[in-house]
Amino acid sequence: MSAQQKKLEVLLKWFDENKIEWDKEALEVKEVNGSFGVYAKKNMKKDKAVVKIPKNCILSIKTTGISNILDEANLEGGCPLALAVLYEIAQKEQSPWYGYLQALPDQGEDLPIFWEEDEKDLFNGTEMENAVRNDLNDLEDDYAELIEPLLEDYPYIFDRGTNEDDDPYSFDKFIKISTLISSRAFEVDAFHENALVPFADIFNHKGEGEQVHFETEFEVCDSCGALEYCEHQYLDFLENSDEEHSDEEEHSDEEGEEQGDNVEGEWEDAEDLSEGEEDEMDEEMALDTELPDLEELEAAGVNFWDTEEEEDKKDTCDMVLDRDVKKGEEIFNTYGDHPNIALLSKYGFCYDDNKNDYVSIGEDSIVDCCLAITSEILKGKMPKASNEEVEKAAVELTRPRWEFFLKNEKTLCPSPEGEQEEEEDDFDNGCQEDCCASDDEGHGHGGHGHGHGHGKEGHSHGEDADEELEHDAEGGCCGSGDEEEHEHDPEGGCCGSDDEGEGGKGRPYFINSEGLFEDKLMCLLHIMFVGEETFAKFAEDVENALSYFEELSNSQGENKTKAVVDVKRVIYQVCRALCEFRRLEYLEDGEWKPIKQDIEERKKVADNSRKYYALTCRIGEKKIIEKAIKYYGDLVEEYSAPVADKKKSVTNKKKPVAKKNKKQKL
Ligand SMILES: C[S@@+](CC[C@H](N)C(=O)[O-])C[C@H]1O[C@@H](n2cnc3c(N)ncnc32)[C@H](O)[C@@H]1O
Repeated sequence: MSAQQKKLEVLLKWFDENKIEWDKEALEVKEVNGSFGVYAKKNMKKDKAVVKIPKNCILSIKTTGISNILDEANLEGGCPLALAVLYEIAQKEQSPWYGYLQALPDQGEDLPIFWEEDEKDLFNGTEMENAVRNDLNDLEDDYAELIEPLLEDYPYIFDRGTNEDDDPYSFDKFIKISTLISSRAFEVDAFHENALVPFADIFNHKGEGEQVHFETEFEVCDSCGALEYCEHQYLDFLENSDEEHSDEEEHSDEEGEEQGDNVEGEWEDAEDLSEGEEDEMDEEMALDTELPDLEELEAAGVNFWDTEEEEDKKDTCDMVLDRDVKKGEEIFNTYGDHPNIALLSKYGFCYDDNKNDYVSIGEDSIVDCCLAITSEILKGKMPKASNEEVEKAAVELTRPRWEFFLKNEKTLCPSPEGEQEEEEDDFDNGCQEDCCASDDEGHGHGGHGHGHGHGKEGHSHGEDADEELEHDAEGGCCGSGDEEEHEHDPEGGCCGSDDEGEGGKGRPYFINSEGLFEDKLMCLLHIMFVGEETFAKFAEDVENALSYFEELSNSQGENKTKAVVDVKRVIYQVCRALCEFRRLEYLEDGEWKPIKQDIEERKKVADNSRKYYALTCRIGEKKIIEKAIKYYGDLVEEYSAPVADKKKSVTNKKKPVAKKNKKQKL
């Protein structure tokens, strides 16, 4: 029997001892190439809960033997769970989770933060380049600032052994465990938070068409984990009603004073009470506070009587089938809609043609490109002007437009409901967060919620805009924008936001896996290149801009005046130029290596090796760049044809449409 098989045997026994319910006739936990996965032993129907894990056997900051220390320390992020796991591992057979912990991968997950520098160089030019350099520093800081002080405070709890190798709490071990938390933990509930959930964490990931999902009751008491009414809710209720009470009293005191009541007099009377009377009154007051009126409790939403709802609540974490499953199939969970850069950073793997992939374009490139194209246009209109004068005019023309966009961005491009939080928490800025110690939300796997709000959403490029492109060479728009908040870039960049992306490229905008620019960027480009009159209307009232974009998105390419075609041609030129500029970052020794060559090179290395994954990331992004260059290049050509031919050529051409279209189609 292999070492992995032995581990599996111990693990399965541990599941039984800990009352994890699963149908052994229906499921099999198998080891394939050193890694575990869950397989169907028979056909099964959708909605079946195939595994039920009692919450008392999950490993969380509340269930660990050092929960009191962690409670007191009140650490943020993934560190407390990492310390809890290290502590439990150090207890060996004494830990209630011994059988579970012994089956975790010994070396943790091989995340890119552990790669050698020359291996990290494989990411040069890709979205991963910055992410891979930040994470280890973050972990070092966490360890030094959060973990080490605790280890020192409780030397009798955390036995560090006699040397580094013996030390169960060394930095080396901490980062390994952090990778396991990053790749396995689930956001369980308000009490346990991010935790290791045995058995649930054996299901591997599938990007689409997963068969199972994680289900549990999140809304529990955050002090004790109770599903039902508990003393903490009761105390909370009292506290709140006390506050309300004292607010009311304060209010009535004020009223009393205002009305000239003799409030003091009343207290004087109370002071006159005999001891017995005082006790009686105290008791009455105590009863009043300790046993609030039931009607009041019910009005506050406390549910004493309706047991139906309570019965539905479960104190288990369940793995529930999303679809019918066939005998022999591996049963996959999904860890979320992650691009390859997130999958590789948090789970140590990635795959081809990931539809969540994206390529970002820095704001600075966009500013430069808009200025360059605006200068080109102005040169034609200012033949006698020097280059300097033209550049100055371009800055003056561009600046108020950029400012208008920044000021009105939320109105013009609102995030779909519920996406805001995700956007802030994801890989927008090149994964600058601590991937291995996150406590963010998730899709089932709650420890790792790197959804991506950008790039994956496309737009179908409506073909219309009833507006002219007439940049005013004299810079007629200047001064119409709101100049309060944004500074001019001395290099001629227009008031970039202060939200600098990694590597000083400014805030990123995204190209999705189909090679389409996100709507926000298309909106910005329209603002940059619509005619002077149109922009003046935008500046007058943002509603005018909203109507413009709505019309643009609704017209579906039916209305094609010369002016519209001119605006679009310029915009598509900018898009193509931006892609070409971004493409330069993927050059190796000054050359663009064809994707085919990357694929051949990948065939020479072991599947799932570091180089294999780095090349997979690279190939995915290069495909996006190629698609985008082709797409916008074709559009430039189409929109460069004489206007008379336009209707035919534009309407006949079938364009790729991103699956999830946002409202605006530009
Ligand atoms: C939650 S665990 C899944 C169980 C894991 N296979 C085991 O042996 O314990 C997540 C890890 O499994 C591996 N994994 C999951 N899905 C995968 C996939 N589709 N391709 C490659 N590796 C995968 C990765 O190493 C990932 O970090």
